[in-house]
Amino acid sequence: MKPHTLDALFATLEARKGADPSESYTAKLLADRNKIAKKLGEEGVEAAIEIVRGDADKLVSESADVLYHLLVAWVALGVKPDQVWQALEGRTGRSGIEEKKSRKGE
Ligand SMILES: N=c1c2ncn([C@@H]3O[C@H](COP(=O)(O)OP(=O)(O)OP(=O)(O)O)[C@@H](O)[C@H]3O)c2ncn1[C@@H]1O[C@H](COP(=O)(O)O)[C@@H](O)[C@H]1O
Repeated sequence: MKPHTLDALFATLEARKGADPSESYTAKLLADRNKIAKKLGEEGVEAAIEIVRGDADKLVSESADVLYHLLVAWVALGVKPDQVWQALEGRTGRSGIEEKKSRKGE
């Protein structure tokens, strides 16, 4: 089966560990966790701006930036995509409103 786009991207990014930072933007980010956090925050804000503007095309591009930087963060901290997929699957069928009520003991 063809790997999901995000799984394939993750494999590419993981292979960049130890690459030359002058040749790989991913390797440059992996050398500095603070930089990953900063870029992910910036890209999230840029996506939020396009949501407010209502520009779906730009949101597509900003979403790709957010996902790329999030996956770099997973590589940096040793998180595997399957862990996130499982966390999402564990929430399947449970409404966010119901989940929030159970956390607040309502
Ligand atoms: N999907 C991406 C991707 N999305 C965004 N970016 C980079 O993320 C950066 C986004 O930051 P900005 O737009 O703020 O650009 P900037 O101001 O130049 O960035 P900074 O100087 O602040 O670091 C740009 O340099 C983009 O090129 C990406 N870089 C790489 N990938 C993927 O990762 C693979 C490996 O990339 P390398 O590690 O560079 O070989 C590539 O083949 C792609 O598939």
